[in-house]
Amino acid sequence: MDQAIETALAALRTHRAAKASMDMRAAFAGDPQRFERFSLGLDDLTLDFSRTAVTEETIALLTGLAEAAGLSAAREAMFSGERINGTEDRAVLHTALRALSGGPVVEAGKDVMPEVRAVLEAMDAFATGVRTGAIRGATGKAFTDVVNIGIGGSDLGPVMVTRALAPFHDGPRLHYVSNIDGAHIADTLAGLDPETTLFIIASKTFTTIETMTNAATARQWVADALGQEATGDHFAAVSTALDKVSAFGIDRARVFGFWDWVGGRYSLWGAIGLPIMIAVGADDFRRLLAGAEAMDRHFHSAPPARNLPVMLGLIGYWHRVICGYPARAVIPYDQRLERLPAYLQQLDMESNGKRVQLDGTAAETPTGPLVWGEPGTNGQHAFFQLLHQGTDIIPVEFILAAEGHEPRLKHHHDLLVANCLAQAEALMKGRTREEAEAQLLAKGMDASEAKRLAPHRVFPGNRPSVTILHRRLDPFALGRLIALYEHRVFVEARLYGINAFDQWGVELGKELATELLPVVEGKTGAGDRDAATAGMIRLIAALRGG
Ligand SMILES: O=P(O)(O)OC[C@H]1O[C@](O)(CO)[C@@H](O)[C@@H]1O
Repeated sequence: MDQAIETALAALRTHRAAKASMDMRAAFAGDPQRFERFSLGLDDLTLDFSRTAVTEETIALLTGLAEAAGLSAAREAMFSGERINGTEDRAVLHTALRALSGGPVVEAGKDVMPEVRAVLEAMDAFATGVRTGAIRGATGKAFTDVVNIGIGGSDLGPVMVTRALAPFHDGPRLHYVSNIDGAHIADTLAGLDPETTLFIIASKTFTTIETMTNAATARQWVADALGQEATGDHFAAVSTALDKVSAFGIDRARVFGFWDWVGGRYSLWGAIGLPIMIAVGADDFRRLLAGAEAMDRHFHSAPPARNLPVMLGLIGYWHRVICGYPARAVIPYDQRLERLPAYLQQLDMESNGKRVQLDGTAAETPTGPLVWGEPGTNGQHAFFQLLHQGTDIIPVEFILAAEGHEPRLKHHHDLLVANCLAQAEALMKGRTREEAEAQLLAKGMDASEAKRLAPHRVFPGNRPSVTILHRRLDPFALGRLIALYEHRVFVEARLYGINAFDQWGVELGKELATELLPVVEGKTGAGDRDAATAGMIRLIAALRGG
């Protein structure tokens, strides 16, 4: 580990040891300005980290660590198209996909923006054609349903955004098929009419077995209903592998490209966003990009202590590495963000779930935490018990909009807001044994019974949470929120010293699945596979009556 980083880390650990017993309740009581001093704003967006056990000294030490780790230079390297993904020798330029109001973005000596704009225009023309009915199926009917077939980054972003932007959805119905499990495509196609269904095959590599298998099934479904020659009218593709798309038989005019400098989990901003554009239209899609671009500009230029993604990353690092918390929960108090936790699981865990540093040596600190969550208030009635009274401390990130989209249901939104604020307050304040006992006595319970039951009603409190508040979940706000999380992952990766842009950890399972398929099919024997795999193969064959 670099000497400057080691020193900064040691200082943080010493500081934590001295502050381990910091009581947030006392910190709030002693500082009426704590909320103002430990929250940051960007237009209508607020990042409140006042309910974490940090002081100004903590923030100074964390920003010192970021400096020692070369965060500013690394950020510059990303925005300027350097090949920072060293294990794949690639630039990382998803920010170029939304840099529509800026100047050139140069990768390998070439401005990529003309191509970015050209793809966006082509998407616009196609999406508009589908939405207006100018582009139709083989029998002349307009498309009522669009099925996106893709997985991972070719699915999670568009699924999450389509759901989030439901109030803006005025195009055909959208469906997403990702799983290799035939149940997924079977259940999706069951309700659809081949004459009015368009498929988008989304795969960066166009080799992913799940997507290729589902695509072949979809093509057969159209061919069976309308004839082989009709299939061309019912398919479009999104990929970086244009030759492979042609081999599948999709017309070049219906293929929307992107580039190897866009990672799968960072790709919703370009052609992978085609289903989003079909759902909400090109104008709202551009508003989504504009929101992300606004966050990019802020991340690129704001000083660390005023920079929202930097601060969210520093707080994440503080909890993961310095406090040793193994997980974080992301709880959107917004039903339409129900797929955000799943999206963030790929973004964060595929990026930062690494055990070696950039140079291949073992990571010297813990790296990315387990990320999970569900929308509030549903989560409250499921796992919040553990967040409040479990033996592990799990920092929570609440996401909240001041306004909903249903003015007539404002009383619902008021309840939603009250619940979100109440959970953050409960995690922080807790309830002492004395308070618990007094509450039971006040209800008329006798003293010995109150004593017996009080321990079960104690909340330790002092549990950290961050709250992200914006005015309303619209395309701009959503783009800005996603970009906030993208850059936070970048910040944390830099502090861990790892490459956030490869994903070798998904390969081994894929290779073994390929080897095991003929064994499962009964074409070859289990050979010298381990006894557990061989045993399961035998059982599966027996259960199938083989
Ligand atoms: O878009 P593709 O190439 O089909 O890949 C899908 C997903 O598979 C992965 O490579 C591994 O899960 C992801 O990074 C990617 O988003």
